[in-house]
Amino acid sequence: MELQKLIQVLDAPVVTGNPQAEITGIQSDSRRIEPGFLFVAVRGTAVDGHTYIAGALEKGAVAVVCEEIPQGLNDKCIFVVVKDSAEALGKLLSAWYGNPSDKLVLVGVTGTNGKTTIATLLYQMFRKLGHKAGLISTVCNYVDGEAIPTEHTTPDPITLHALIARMVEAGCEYAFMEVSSHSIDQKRISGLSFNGGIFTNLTRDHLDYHKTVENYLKAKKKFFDDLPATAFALTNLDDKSGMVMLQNTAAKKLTYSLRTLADFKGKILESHFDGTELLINNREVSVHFVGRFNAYNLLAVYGAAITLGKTPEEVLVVLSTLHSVSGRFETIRSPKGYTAIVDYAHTPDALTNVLNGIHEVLDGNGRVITVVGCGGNRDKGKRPMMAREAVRLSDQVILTSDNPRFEEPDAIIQDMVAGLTSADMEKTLCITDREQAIKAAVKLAQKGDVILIAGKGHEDYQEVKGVKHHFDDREIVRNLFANQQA
Ligand SMILES: CC(=O)N[C@H]1[C@@H](OP(=O)(O)OP(=O)(O)OC[C@H]2O[C@@H](n3ccc(=O)[nH]c3=O)[C@H](O)[C@@H]2O)O[C@H](CO)[C@@H](O)[C@@H]1O[C@H](C)C(=O)N[C@@H](C)C(=O)N[C@H](CCC(=O)O)C(=O)O
Ligand SMILES: Nc1ncnc2c1ncn2[C@@H]1O[C@H](COP(=O)(O)OP(=O)(O)OP(=O)(O)O)[C@@H](O)[C@H]1O
Ligand SMILES: N[C@H](CCC[C@H](N)C(=O)O)C(=O)O
Ligand SMILES: [Mg+2]
Repeated sequence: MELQKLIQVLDAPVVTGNPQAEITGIQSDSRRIEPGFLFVAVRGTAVDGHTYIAGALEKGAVAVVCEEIPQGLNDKCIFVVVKDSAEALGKLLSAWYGNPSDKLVLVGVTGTNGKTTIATLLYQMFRKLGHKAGLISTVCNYVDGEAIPTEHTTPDPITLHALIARMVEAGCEYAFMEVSSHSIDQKRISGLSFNGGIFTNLTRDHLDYHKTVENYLKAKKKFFDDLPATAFALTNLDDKSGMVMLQNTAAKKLTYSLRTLADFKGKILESHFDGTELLINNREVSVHFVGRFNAYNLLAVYGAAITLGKTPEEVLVVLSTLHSVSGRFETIRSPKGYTAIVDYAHTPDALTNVLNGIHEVLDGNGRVITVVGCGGNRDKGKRPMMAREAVRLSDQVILTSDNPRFEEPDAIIQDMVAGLTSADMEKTLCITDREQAIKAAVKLAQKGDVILIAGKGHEDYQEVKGVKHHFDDREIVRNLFANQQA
């Protein structure tokens, strides 16, 4: 594609050299430049892409988009100077692929917890309703039926635009995606045109990155601020940040709630371990999901589907057939009559919600044994809070390792222990080896009890010092249960 044509999408770019050059690809990583490419120099969190411009030119880049031309390189190639390279990158990629996000209905889901669940259920629902659809999520990306493994909740812009282009090529009419706060802050979603945005909730997470809750909130809000008037913005009225998200949006404002009057109003009629009876806008539905937090997720799914033009009847029929998302409240029954639940709760709020969900069903019958750890190189402030919540809502707690990354597992456990009193410690064990911790929980459990294994959900690895070792909570539980007799 001709550079001249490509850069038409940018706001007031200043160009040096002749922009009639042909571009063979766009790349923001100098290591991946091929001859004829356009290099976009982005200021990152670790390094500044501007320092790699010379390297990109050596590898054959013919043009560079940047915020500042490095000294001495002025005449070495065509420079396109912009105010914000990260924003420019997304716009250029969208133009490169022929604006694929304009060719399907794109809905983004943001918030601290519930993104994967809502995006995945919407994807499953629209496929069940006979449409081709795509999914971009923490667990896995999908181009209709084709699974594409992922490392991120919201991929980098190059992967993201290529993925949406593939969805369009495959005939997808809808795409549902998780929009993480990191991706909003880093403008990974620039150049995408959204038809709708959904807000779940905002509680503590990622303060290692955003530093303050206020910055974290601002990042989430920016997603709604940037939605066009043609889109819808569906928010959780029961979350204290719910309405804040919609303050400055041009999109059509819609709400869901379990407490007050809203566009999509729900009520829990009855809950048990196999599911919940719900009332949604005065219609009864039986679902295979447990916990109040999942009632919120289902309300959001219902609200989005109705807003996208589906009828209440067809949406409720499909809703009643959907099952829990991989690693989210996944129940495994022991022949001995107790239940293990593997869940991705990795924030204090998620842990509280999952444990409350378990208590709603147990209703005082049976004990709760919780196995939980916290990830390394992530928000340290949540560690003592998670330990406290686990102890407050469990009969027995085993603190263990999650993904230690580059930290010492025992030091992370000590950060968790710091949140506990000596009375709390009486019902707490620390077993660093996660497999041994799960084994200990299984030994302690008796008929009617619940073992909650929290933090890793669908993850099939444990990340230690940059290496991912195979590790799957569910596999360990299933193997232990397979050797049991009733
Ligand atoms: C802290 C963080 O979010 N970092 C993300 C960020 O990288 P960065 O800003 O650190 O990039 P950088 O290393 O500083 O490099 C800056 C620029 O120089 C370029 N470069 C760099 C080196 C070189 O030799 N040549 C070169 O051109 C890079 O390609 C980049 O364009 O942008 C990259 C591309 O988009 C991401 O892959 C990377 O994710 C890192 C690996 C990460 O772990 N991120 C996590 C925290 C994350 O994003 N998580 C969220 C939410 C999780 C959840 O709650 O679900 C997610 O969306 O996954
Ligand atoms: N609506 C909700 N409110 C509070 N907690 C929830 C909600 N939905 C799910 N959870 C809890 O949070 C965990 C993660 O859920 P999910 O994967 O759907 O969230 P997410 O927002 O995608 O998380 P991530 O930021 O890691 O991508 C679940 O395992 C459950 O414990
Ligand atoms: N995707 C999130 C959740 C991580 C879950 C937990 N298992 C951990 O490793 O901290 C993150 O990267 O912060
Ligand atoms: Mg997710």
